[in-house]
Amino acid sequence: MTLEAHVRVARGGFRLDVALRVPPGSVLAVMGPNGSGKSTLLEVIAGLVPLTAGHVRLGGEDLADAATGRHLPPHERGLGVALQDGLLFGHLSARENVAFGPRAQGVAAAAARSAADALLTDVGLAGHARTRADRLSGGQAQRVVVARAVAARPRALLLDEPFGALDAATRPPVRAVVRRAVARGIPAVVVTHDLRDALDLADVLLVLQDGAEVQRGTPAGVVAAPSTPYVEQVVAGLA
Ligand SMILES: Nc1ncnc2c1ncn2[C@@H]1O[C@H](COP(=O)(O)OP(=O)(O)OP(=O)(O)O)[C@@H](O)[C@H]1O
Repeated sequence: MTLEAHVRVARGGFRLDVALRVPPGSVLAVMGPNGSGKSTLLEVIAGLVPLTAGHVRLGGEDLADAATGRHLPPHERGLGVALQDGLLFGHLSARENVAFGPRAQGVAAAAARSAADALLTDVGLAGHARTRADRLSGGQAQRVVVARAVAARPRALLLDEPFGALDAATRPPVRAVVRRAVARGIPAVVVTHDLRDALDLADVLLVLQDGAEVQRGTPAGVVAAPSTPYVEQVVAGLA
Protein backbone atom coordinates (compact mmCIF):
# COMPACT_ATOMS: atom_id res chain seq x y z
CA MET A 1 0.00 0.00 0.00
CA THR A 2 1.10 3.54 -0.71
CA LEU A 3 1.59 6.19 1.96
CA GLU A 4 0.52 9.55 0.66
CA ALA A 5 0.35 12.76 2.61
CA HIS A 6 0.21 16.50 2.44
CA VAL A 7 1.17 17.67 5.87
CA ARG A 8 0.63 21.23 6.99
CA VAL A 9 1.19 22.03 10.63
CA ALA A 10 1.57 25.19 12.66
CA ARG A 11 3.44 24.55 15.91
CA GLY A 12 3.99 27.77 17.80
CA GLY A 13 5.87 29.96 15.33
CA PHE A 14 6.98 26.95 13.28
CA ARG A 15 5.29 26.05 10.00
CA LEU A 16 5.67 22.72 8.21
CA ASP A 17 4.30 22.19 4.71
CA VAL A 18 5.41 18.98 2.99
CA ALA A 19 3.92 16.55 0.51
CA LEU A 20 5.10 12.98 0.13
CA ARG A 21 4.21 9.76 -1.64
CA VAL A 22 5.91 6.52 -0.64
CA PRO A 23 5.00 3.45 -2.72
CA PRO A 24 4.86 -0.05 -1.23
CA GLY A 25 8.28 -1.62 -0.73
CA SER A 26 10.12 1.69 -0.85
CA VAL A 27 11.90 3.95 1.61
CA LEU A 28 11.77 7.72 1.80
CA ALA A 29 14.70 9.14 3.78
CA VAL A 30 14.20 12.57 5.34
CA MET A 31 17.18 14.74 6.20
CA GLY A 32 17.49 18.33 7.34
CA PRO A 33 19.13 20.50 9.98
CA ASN A 34 17.93 20.53 13.59
CA GLY A 35 14.48 22.02 13.86
CA SER A 36 13.63 21.63 10.17
CA GLY A 37 10.49 19.61 10.97
CA LYS A 38 11.55 15.99 10.42
CA SER A 39 10.20 14.64 13.71
CA THR A 40 7.07 16.75 13.40
CA LEU A 41 6.41 15.17 9.99
CA LEU A 42 6.61 11.66 11.47
CA GLU A 43 4.53 12.63 14.50
CA VAL A 44 1.78 13.92 12.23
CA ILE A 45 1.77 10.76 10.11
CA ALA A 46 1.73 8.68 13.31
CA GLY A 47 -1.28 10.64 14.57
CA LEU A 48 0.47 12.17 17.59
CA VAL A 49 0.25 15.74 16.30
CA PRO A 50 -2.89 16.96 14.53
CA LEU A 51 -2.80 18.36 11.03
CA THR A 52 -3.54 22.04 10.55
CA ALA A 53 -4.42 21.32 6.93
CA GLY A 54 -3.93 18.48 4.48
CA HIS A 55 -4.30 14.74 4.80
CA VAL A 56 -2.54 11.44 5.47
CA ARG A 57 -3.60 8.39 3.43
CA LEU A 58 -2.40 4.80 3.59
CA GLY A 59 -3.53 2.32 0.96
CA GLY A 60 -6.25 4.77 -0.07
CA GLU A 61 -7.66 5.03 3.47
CA ASP A 62 -7.75 8.43 5.14
CA LEU A 63 -5.83 8.23 8.40
CA ALA A 64 -6.34 11.95 8.84
CA ASP A 65 -7.98 14.67 6.83
CA ALA A 66 -8.18 18.22 8.07
CA ALA A 67 -11.03 18.98 5.66
CA THR A 68 -13.34 16.35 7.16
CA GLY A 69 -11.91 16.42 10.69
CA ARG A 70 -11.02 12.73 10.48
CA HIS A 71 -8.22 11.74 12.85
CA LEU A 72 -7.64 8.04 13.38
CA PRO A 73 -5.95 7.51 16.78
CA PRO A 74 -2.30 6.36 16.60
CA HIS A 75 -2.98 2.80 17.78
CA GLU A 76 -5.58 2.29 15.04
CA ARG A 77 -3.25 3.29 12.19
CA GLY A 78 -1.41 -0.04 11.98
CA LEU A 79 1.98 1.67 11.82
CA GLY A 80 5.32 0.45 13.10
CA VAL A 81 6.92 3.44 14.76
CA ALA A 82 10.26 4.22 16.34
CA LEU A 83 9.97 7.85 17.34
CA GLN A 84 12.34 9.96 19.39
CA ASP A 85 10.41 9.54 22.63
CA GLY A 86 9.39 5.97 21.77
CA LEU A 87 10.38 4.52 25.09
CA LEU A 88 10.42 0.82 25.82
CA PHE A 89 8.56 -0.68 28.76
CA GLY A 90 11.48 -0.55 31.19
CA HIS A 91 10.23 -3.30 33.49
CA LEU A 92 9.70 -5.76 30.62
CA SER A 93 12.44 -7.79 28.96
CA ALA A 94 13.70 -6.99 25.46
CA ARG A 95 11.79 -10.06 24.24
CA GLU A 96 8.55 -8.97 25.95
CA ASN A 97 8.85 -5.50 24.46
CA VAL A 98 9.24 -6.89 20.93
CA ALA A 99 6.49 -9.48 21.42
CA PHE A 100 4.08 -6.91 22.88
CA GLY A 101 2.55 -5.74 19.59
CA PRO A 102 2.02 -9.22 18.11
CA ARG A 103 0.54 -10.41 21.45
CA ALA A 104 -1.88 -7.45 21.40
CA GLN A 105 -2.87 -8.54 17.88
CA GLY A 106 -3.72 -12.00 19.17
CA VAL A 107 -0.58 -13.91 18.17
CA ALA A 108 -0.07 -16.88 20.52
CA ALA A 109 2.53 -16.34 23.24
CA ALA A 110 4.99 -19.00 22.02
CA ALA A 111 4.87 -17.78 18.41
CA ALA A 112 5.25 -14.12 19.45
CA ARG A 113 8.19 -15.04 21.68
CA SER A 114 10.03 -16.99 19.02
CA ALA A 115 9.42 -14.27 16.41
CA ALA A 116 10.75 -11.72 18.91
CA ASP A 117 13.83 -13.84 19.58
CA ALA A 118 14.50 -14.17 15.85
CA LEU A 119 14.30 -10.39 15.42
CA LEU A 120 16.53 -9.78 18.43
CA THR A 121 19.06 -12.18 16.91
CA ASP A 122 18.85 -10.27 13.63
CA VAL A 123 19.72 -7.00 15.39
CA GLY A 124 22.58 -8.64 17.28
CA LEU A 125 20.86 -8.97 20.65
CA ALA A 126 20.41 -12.73 20.92
CA GLY A 127 22.10 -12.66 24.29
CA HIS A 128 19.82 -9.94 25.66
CA ALA A 129 16.34 -11.34 25.04
CA ARG A 130 15.75 -11.70 28.77
CA THR A 131 17.41 -8.44 29.81
CA ARG A 132 15.08 -5.84 31.31
CA ALA A 133 14.76 -2.93 28.91
CA ASP A 134 15.84 -0.43 31.57
CA ARG A 135 19.15 -2.29 31.87
CA LEU A 136 20.03 -2.01 28.18
CA SER A 137 22.56 0.48 26.83
CA GLY A 138 21.31 3.28 24.58
CA GLY A 139 22.40 1.48 21.41
CA GLN A 140 20.92 -1.83 22.59
CA ALA A 141 17.61 -0.16 23.46
CA GLN A 142 17.52 1.51 20.08
CA ARG A 143 17.85 -1.86 18.37
CA VAL A 144 14.99 -3.24 20.48
CA VAL A 145 12.89 -0.24 19.41
CA VAL A 146 13.54 -1.06 15.73
CA ALA A 147 12.78 -4.75 16.31
CA ARG A 148 9.55 -3.76 18.07
CA ALA A 149 8.56 -1.45 15.21
CA VAL A 150 8.78 -4.23 12.61
CA ALA A 151 7.52 -7.08 14.81
CA ALA A 152 3.81 -6.42 14.50
CA ARG A 153 3.81 -6.63 10.68
CA PRO A 154 2.91 -2.94 10.33
CA ARG A 155 1.22 -1.39 7.29
CA ALA A 156 3.97 1.24 7.15
CA LEU A 157 7.14 2.07 9.08
CA LEU A 158 8.05 5.44 10.58
CA LEU A 159 11.56 5.54 11.99
CA ASP A 160 13.12 8.62 13.57
CA GLU A 161 16.93 8.34 13.73
CA PRO A 162 16.75 4.56 14.10
CA PHE A 163 20.50 4.10 13.72
CA GLY A 164 21.67 7.26 15.52
CA ALA A 165 23.11 5.55 18.60
CA LEU A 166 24.58 2.58 16.73
CA ASP A 167 28.26 2.02 16.05
CA ALA A 168 29.49 1.39 12.52
CA ALA A 169 29.53 -2.40 12.87
CA THR A 170 26.01 -2.57 14.27
CA ARG A 171 24.30 -0.40 11.67
CA PRO A 172 24.31 -2.80 8.68
CA PRO A 173 22.38 -5.65 10.34
CA VAL A 174 19.80 -3.22 11.74
CA ARG A 175 19.41 -1.56 8.35
CA ALA A 176 18.94 -5.08 6.93
CA VAL A 177 16.06 -5.72 9.36
CA VAL A 178 14.40 -2.53 8.13
CA ARG A 179 15.05 -3.47 4.50
CA ARG A 180 13.48 -6.91 4.96
CA ALA A 181 10.38 -5.45 6.60
CA VAL A 182 9.98 -2.98 3.73
CA ALA A 183 10.49 -5.75 1.16
CA ARG A 184 7.28 -7.35 2.44
CA GLY A 185 5.59 -4.54 0.54
CA ILE A 186 5.23 -1.66 2.98
CA PRO A 187 6.29 1.98 2.68
CA ALA A 188 8.78 3.44 5.15
CA VAL A 189 9.81 6.95 6.14
CA VAL A 190 13.21 7.12 7.83
CA VAL A 191 14.58 10.29 9.40
CA THR A 192 18.36 10.34 9.54
CA HIS A 193 21.29 12.69 9.95
CA ASP A 194 23.57 10.26 8.15
CA LEU A 195 23.65 10.36 4.39
CA ARG A 196 25.07 6.82 4.36
CA ASP A 197 21.76 5.55 5.77
CA ALA A 198 19.95 7.27 2.91
CA LEU A 199 22.36 5.94 0.29
CA ASP A 200 22.08 2.42 1.69
CA LEU A 201 18.34 2.23 2.30
CA ALA A 202 16.35 4.89 0.54
CA ASP A 203 14.76 5.10 -2.89
CA VAL A 204 14.12 8.81 -2.47
CA LEU A 205 15.77 11.41 -0.25
CA LEU A 206 13.76 14.43 0.85
CA VAL A 207 15.66 17.34 2.36
CA LEU A 208 13.80 19.79 4.60
CA GLN A 209 14.80 23.20 5.81
CA ASP A 210 12.60 25.49 7.92
CA GLY A 211 9.59 23.23 7.43
CA ALA A 212 9.77 23.09 3.63
CA GLU A 213 11.27 20.86 0.98
CA VAL A 214 14.54 22.16 -0.45
CA GLN A 215 15.57 19.09 -2.43
CA ARG A 216 14.16 15.71 -3.41
CA GLY A 217 15.62 12.96 -5.56
CA THR A 218 17.44 9.66 -5.47
CA PRO A 219 20.11 9.76 -2.77
CA ALA A 220 22.81 9.42 -5.45
CA GLY A 221 21.20 12.24 -7.43
CA VAL A 222 21.18 14.51 -4.39
CA VAL A 223 24.85 13.69 -3.71
CA ALA A 224 25.70 14.50 -7.32
CA ALA A 225 23.95 17.88 -7.28
CA PRO A 226 23.40 19.32 -3.79
CA SER A 227 21.06 22.29 -3.97
CA THR A 228 21.78 24.15 -0.72
CA PRO A 229 24.80 24.85 1.51
CA TYR A 230 23.34 22.43 4.09
CA VAL A 231 23.17 19.60 1.54
CA GLU A 232 26.67 20.48 0.29
CA GLN A 233 27.95 20.23 3.84
CA VAL A 234 26.27 16.85 4.37
CA VAL A 235 27.70 15.55 1.11
CA ALA A 236 31.18 16.86 2.04
CA GLY A 237 30.88 14.82 5.25
CA LEU A 238 30.82 11.61 3.19
CA ALA A 239 34.40 12.07 2.08
N1 LIG B 1 5.84 19.98 21.27
C1 LIG B 1 6.16 21.06 20.55
N2 LIG B 1 5.49 22.22 20.72
C2 LIG B 1 5.79 23.33 20.01
N3 LIG B 1 6.77 23.36 19.08
C3 LIG B 1 7.46 22.25 18.88
C4 LIG B 1 7.20 21.05 19.59
N4 LIG B 1 8.06 20.10 19.14
C5 LIG B 1 8.83 20.69 18.21
N5 LIG B 1 8.47 21.98 18.05
C6 LIG B 1 9.07 22.95 17.12
O1 LIG B 1 8.89 22.48 15.80
C7 LIG B 1 10.05 22.75 15.02
C8 LIG B 1 10.49 21.49 14.31
O2 LIG B 1 10.94 20.54 15.28
P1 LIG B 1 11.23 19.04 14.89
O3 LIG B 1 11.49 18.31 16.17
O4 LIG B 1 10.18 18.54 14.00
O5 LIG B 1 12.58 19.20 14.06
P2 LIG B 1 13.62 18.12 13.60
O6 LIG B 1 13.94 18.43 12.17
O7 LIG B 1 13.14 16.75 13.89
O8 LIG B 1 14.87 18.47 14.50
P3 LIG B 1 16.05 17.55 15.15
O9 LIG B 1 17.02 17.24 14.03
O10 LIG B 1 16.65 18.47 16.16
O11 LIG B 1 15.43 16.33 15.75
C9 LIG B 1 11.09 23.35 15.96
O12 LIG B 1 11.12 24.74 15.75
C10 LIG B 1 10.58 23.02 17.33
O13 LIG B 1 10.92 24.01 18.24
